[in-house]
Amino acid sequence: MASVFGNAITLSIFGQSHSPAIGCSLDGIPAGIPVDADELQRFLDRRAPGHAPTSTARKEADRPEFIAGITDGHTNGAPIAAIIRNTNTRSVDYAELRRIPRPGHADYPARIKYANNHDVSGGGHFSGRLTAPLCIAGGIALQALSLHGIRIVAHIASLGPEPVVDMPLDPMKLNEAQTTLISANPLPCISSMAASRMRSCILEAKQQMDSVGGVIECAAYGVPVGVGDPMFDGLENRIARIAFGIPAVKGVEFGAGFAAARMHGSENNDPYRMEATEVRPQTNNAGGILGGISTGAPVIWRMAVKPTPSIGTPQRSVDMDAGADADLTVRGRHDPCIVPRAVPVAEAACALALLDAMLEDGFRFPA
Ligand SMILES: Cc1cc2nc3c(=O)[nH]c(=O)nc-3n(C[C@H](O)[C@H](O)[C@H](O)COP(=O)(O)O)c2cc1C
Ligand SMILES: C=C(O[C@@H]1CC(C(=O)O)=C[C@@H](OP(=O)(O)O)[C@H]1O)C(=O)O
Repeated sequence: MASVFGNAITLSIFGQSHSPAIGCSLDGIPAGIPVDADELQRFLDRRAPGHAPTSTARKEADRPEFIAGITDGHTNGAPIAAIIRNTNTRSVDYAELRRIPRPGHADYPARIKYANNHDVSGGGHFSGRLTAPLCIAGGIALQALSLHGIRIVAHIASLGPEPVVDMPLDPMKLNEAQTTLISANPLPCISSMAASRMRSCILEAKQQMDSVGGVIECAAYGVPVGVGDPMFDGLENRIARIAFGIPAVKGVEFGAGFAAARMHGSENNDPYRMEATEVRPQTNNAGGILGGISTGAPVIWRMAVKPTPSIGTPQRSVDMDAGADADLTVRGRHDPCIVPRAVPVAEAACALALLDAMLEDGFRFPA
């Protein structure tokens, strides 16, 4: 297994859900970028497990320990390395799953690919827990991008059967009122009414030993025009590559996305106008990206997160040792819904993809 991302940066994520620690190394980050440890911790806290009834009961502090790359509150130019210790593991819950794979989790293909040598406990290296080190790297990337005035915001656009909230993130400019609304809700959603329905929907699924999925919308504001490349290293490619690295993400779309396929060109094209001396797209169906390159409009994208595979309802599976059908009731602690904790993970993924592209394009950090 190799879990590596980036062209100008190299992010490598290591560890398993129940190994002594998980962590990341992050190479290619320039020297002199201030890293505010308190801000980074607040960011990690938004993802950390065990702090809400809508989350898994596994409680982890998710405090990063920096081993290298940061001195006196700034990057020192050396590769960054950090770990988070796993403190609340309960591997007994997983004993049966090596034999009887969970439908929807990676147990079955992993057993075949790694000839049954893989770590099953807590989902091993496939676990959503590995998004904690992704958030360490992403948290540093967010702080680096802020030096160029870039702000990244995500929220829950829909959850389970809850329709898409009728107030999407502002596609044209950072809207501080919206970011306040998002952070005011225990579930990060612009609409407080929708947030409370979403919460009930998760708790209802939890009570029924089931799970729900949803869609996260993410916007990067202040991205300058001209970042990215055509064809294979476009901004869309980079964001999609890292977003699909987030366990349970099954779809990614940009701007109008799949809805663009149902529009006429006259409707979908974003017209231009001069604003003072600047060219400005007047709408943003492109999600701020044309030809893989940023247009100067906000980069807007969404990711579809599937319902958590580990559910308490009995499911049909097979006993791999006996070669026979078997029924499975998954035990242990699981998120009844992954979506709320994946919101900061979307922001982290977006920040890393943007930082990678900007460094490759010669943008200087610090600005
Ligand atoms: C933050 C986060 C938390 C997750 N929590 C769980 C969980 O508690 N139980 C579970 O079965 N899957 C959980 N997952 C999803 C699985 O790790 C994922 O579905 C599995 O590795 C298979 O990968 P795939 O769905 O991308 O194909 C979580 C994912 C994320 C991002
Ligand atoms: C611990 C986290 O999520 C875990 C993700 C996960 C999975 O299969 O993805 C399975 C569960 O692990 P455990 O059985 O050890 O409680 C979750 O708790 C985390 O995100 O930090």
